[in-house]
Amino acid sequence: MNTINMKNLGLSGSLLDEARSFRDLYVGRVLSQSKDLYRVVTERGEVAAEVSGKFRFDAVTPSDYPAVGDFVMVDRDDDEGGNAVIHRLLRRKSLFVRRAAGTAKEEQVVAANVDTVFVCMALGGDYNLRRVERYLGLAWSSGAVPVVVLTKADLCRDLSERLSRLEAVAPGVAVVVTSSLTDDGWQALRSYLGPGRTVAFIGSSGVGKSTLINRLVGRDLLATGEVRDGDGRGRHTTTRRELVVLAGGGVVIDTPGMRELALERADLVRTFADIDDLATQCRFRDCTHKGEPGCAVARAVADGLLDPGRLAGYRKLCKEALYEGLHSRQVEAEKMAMMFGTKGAMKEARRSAREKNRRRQGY
Ligand SMILES: Nc1nc2c(ncn2[C@@H]2O[C@H](COP(=O)(O)OP(=O)(O)OP(=O)(O)O)[C@@H](O)[C@H]2O)c(=O)[nH]1
Ligand SMILES: [Zn+2]
Repeated sequence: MNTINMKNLGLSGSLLDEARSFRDLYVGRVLSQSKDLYRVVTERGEVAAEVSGKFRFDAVTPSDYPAVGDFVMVDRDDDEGGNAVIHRLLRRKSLFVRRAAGTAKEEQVVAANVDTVFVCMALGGDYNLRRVERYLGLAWSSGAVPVVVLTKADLCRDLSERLSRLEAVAPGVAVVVTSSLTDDGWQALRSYLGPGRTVAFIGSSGVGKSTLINRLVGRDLLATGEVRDGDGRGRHTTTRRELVVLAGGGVVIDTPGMRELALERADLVRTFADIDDLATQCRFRDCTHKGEPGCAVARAVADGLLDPGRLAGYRKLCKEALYEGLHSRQVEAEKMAMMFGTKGAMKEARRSAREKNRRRQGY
C-alpha cells in the first residue's frame, strides 16, 4: 500500500497538532463535494464520506460544513464498511464564501485553505481595472494572498502602459504576465506552488484559467479517476477533480463554485463600472447620487448618457446588500472592514502579503 504524503497536500505542523488531539480519527483533505457526499483523501487513499449526525446537529451556518480544501477528521481511512464519517473540521486559514445578497443563511463555502489566489484578467479587449479591484477585494477578504495574472499577453501591444495603470489600483500585489504561446508565464505561476501550497483561480469566463490550470496540472486533470463506491466495487467516473495534487508538489483548487463566484462578481462589475467611473467626477467623494449638488451621475442621467434603469438597478443592489447609501467602493470597503474588523487589520494583512511577495522575489 502506497501512503500519501499529507504534508504535500498542505497538512501543516499546526494542523497536524490539531489533528493529533482527536484520538482514533484520521486526518484527511476534502477533494470534492456533491451535496452531502464528500471525497476525502487520507494518508492511505481516497474515501467517500459524510458528516456525522452530531456534526449536522452542531452546525449553525452552511460555512460550518466542510468544503473543498478543508482538512477534516474521519473515522476510517478505507472504504471498507461504507462511507467514512466526518466528525470534525480543522481550523481554516482562508475561506471563499458566496453570499446571496443580504442573507447570511444562504452563504456557500466554495473553497477553503487557499494560500494564493490568482486573480486572472485578459490583456485583450476587456481590460477593466475596476474588475481587478473587486476581485482583489474578494481575494483579500478570503484570507488568501492575491497575485494578479494578466493573460493573453500575445494580444496586447501596450503592456507597459497597462502594467503601470494596474500598479495604481493594486499596489504591492505581485503581477505575473502570461501567454499561452510561451512558457515563461505559467512557469512563474509554478513558483507559488510547491509541496503543501494551495492555489486557486478567479477571473471572468474566457480569460484563460483552464488553459493555465491544464498547463500546471499536465495530464492529471484530464485523467478520469478510478473510485470505488460504498460496497467496494471498482467504478469508473469521469467527474473532474476539484482539488488536484500536482506531481511536482502543490495543490490546485478549481471548483464550479469558485468559477461562479467570479461570474457573479463580473456581473456586478458590469453593472457598476460606468456608474463608478461617473462617480469619480461627483463633487462630493461620498456622493449617493440622490440629489446632491454637483452629482455627475445625476447629470449623466439628465443628459441621457446614463440609463435611469441602470442607476435604479445599482441602487437596488446596494440596498439588497444592506449597504444602502453607500457607493460601490464604500460597499467594498465595508465588506473588507467586516472581514478584517478594522482598517488597521486590513492594512496589516496587505503589508504582510507585500512582505511575502518581496521575500519570494528575493529582495
Ligand atoms: N491568444 C490567446 N488565447 C488564449 C490564451 N490563453 C487562453 N486563450 C484562449 O482563450 C479561450 C478561453 O480560455 P479558457 O482557458 O477556457 O478560459 P477560462 O478562464 O477557463 O474560461 P471559463 O472556463 O469559461 O471560466 C480559449 O479559446 C483559449 O485557447 C493566451 O494566452 N493567448
Ligand atoms: Zn453623485
